[in-house]
Amino acid sequence: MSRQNTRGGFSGRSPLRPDGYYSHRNRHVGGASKPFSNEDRMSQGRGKHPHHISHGSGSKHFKDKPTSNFVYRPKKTSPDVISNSLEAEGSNTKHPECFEAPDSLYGNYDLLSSSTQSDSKNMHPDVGASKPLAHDCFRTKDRTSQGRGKCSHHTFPGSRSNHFNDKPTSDSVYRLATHLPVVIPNSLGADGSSMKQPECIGASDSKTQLPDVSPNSLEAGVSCMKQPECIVVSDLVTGDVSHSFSGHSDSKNMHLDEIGIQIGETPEKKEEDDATSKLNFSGKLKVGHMQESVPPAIADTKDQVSLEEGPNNFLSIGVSENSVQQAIDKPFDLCPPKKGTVMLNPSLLVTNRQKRNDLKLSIGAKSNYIEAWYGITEEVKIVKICRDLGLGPGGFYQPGYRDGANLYLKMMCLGKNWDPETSQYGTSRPTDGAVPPIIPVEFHQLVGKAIQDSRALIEKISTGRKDIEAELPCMSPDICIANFYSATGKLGLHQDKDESQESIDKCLPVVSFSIGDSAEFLYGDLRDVANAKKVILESGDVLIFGGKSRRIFHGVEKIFPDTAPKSLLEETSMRRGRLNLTFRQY
Ligand SMILES: O=C(O)CCC(=O)C(=O)O
Ligand SMILES: [Fe+2]
Repeated sequence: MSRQNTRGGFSGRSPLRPDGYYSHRNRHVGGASKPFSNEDRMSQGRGKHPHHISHGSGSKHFKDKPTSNFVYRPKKTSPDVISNSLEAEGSNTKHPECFEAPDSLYGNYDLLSSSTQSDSKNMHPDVGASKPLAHDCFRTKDRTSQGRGKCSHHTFPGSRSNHFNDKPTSDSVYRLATHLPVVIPNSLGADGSSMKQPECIGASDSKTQLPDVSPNSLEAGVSCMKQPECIVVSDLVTGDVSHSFSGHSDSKNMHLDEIGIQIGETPEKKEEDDATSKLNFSGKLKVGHMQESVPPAIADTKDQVSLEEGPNNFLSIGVSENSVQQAIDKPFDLCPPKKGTVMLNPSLLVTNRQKRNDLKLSIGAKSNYIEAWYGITEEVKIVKICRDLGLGPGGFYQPGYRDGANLYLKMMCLGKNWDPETSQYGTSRPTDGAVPPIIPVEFHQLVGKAIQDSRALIEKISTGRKDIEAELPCMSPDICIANFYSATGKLGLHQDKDESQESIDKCLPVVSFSIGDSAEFLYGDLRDVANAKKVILESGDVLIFGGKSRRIFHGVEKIFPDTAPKSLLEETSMRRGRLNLTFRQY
């Protein structure tokens, strides 16, 4: 039997320790056999995540529950839509101290220049009320365990979480949507689809520490840059801000069968760069139930060789090859040249898009469609930038471990390198000495916009609440970790906590962009997959977890193949799969 590994990885070789814990070196794929020790810095870092519930989990030591109260999901058809809506609402004048950045940072990029309209009326009904938060930001004493990507679904003695004074909670999740409604909780519960979720749960906590947003925070980025067009989503719930945030998720038990479905699937091996030749694959995708699992044709077997059912019905995936060096030798092309792919004409693209929407509509009783926060134009640019950077020094590679375990994704770090071996950030990549490319200014802009929009939303729905800095601190990213998930990619539950102690203590947000195929994103107070809440992140979605939710456990349970916007694929030749960018401030 093998076990799901850490941060998106799964291992068929994860040793079960005598005490019932798994080595956290077995974090994604092909886990190591090194027994875990409290001194092991690899423990539960980014991507490490055996999906079994721990005994003596660190969380049990929490005095307070961790919160995901600040998982924001701003959405809009395009940045300008938000701008216009904000101007009308006047919300963008609420935080003049935010987003002030050198004009030069804006350069001549136009990612945020498009003009659109915002329809905040379509916000989730649950948005609008606040729920008292129980605790302040975490103050970690042990930065080594349970870091980014390392996400054993159990905790280890001595893990970082053991030292938490507070326990994050997933009671509140904001899901800012504009233009179109987001999925309404309960609308998907009947069929067990993963769309059902606590869309708009919010909370405030007067006890939350006010982050010290110093001018220096702007030096590395523009996350708090001045953007007069910032958004305010009005009429979130027909203008009623008294709605109670829903802290409940009926999706907790969703997809439990999916795990079993995937067990035993052993996709045939394929070449990395032939994915686009199958762009027209029409898998029997069911958003709610991935009955078809991953078609052999699109499986990336570099990441998946052996699947076995692990404890608590979680998967482990063994890897038969250590592709680290191989990947380095052969750059991972996010957008490989097409080989005989039939191009879709615009009208057909529209049709396909509509079909996808219809699929969701058929699932959700309320017929809601999740609108992307940024538009296809931005997505295309992001992909192209990532593709170019990914082919150069420090570009995409197959991260892995000394023992041969591979992460269940391709990765590229910008700004600083995150080393899966040590769960630490550095100036270069140990595997090849490459220095990470800098974070493009366009990305800084988008991050700043996302934070600004989210803050505007918080203020909008949090009448009387002044502590916006505690709710969602400004952040100037100096780290961007780009992950590319193939159809079989995963990322186990983990906490992002390899950033500096100061960053963690200030609860500076992690801003996550999703592009390409949709993904089932798990999050929760604990490393508990079975009880984790779920949200489908689609292309164009932005998810932010900061403030008291900074330490939520989160991960990617699955990728929904063939769900990427066709227009995106058309314009970029992006591989099948999902590109995720997470921005942090060290
Ligand atoms: O892909 C995602 O949505 C999450 C990525 C993540 O959690 C990470 O890179 O630490
Ligand atoms: Fe993460």
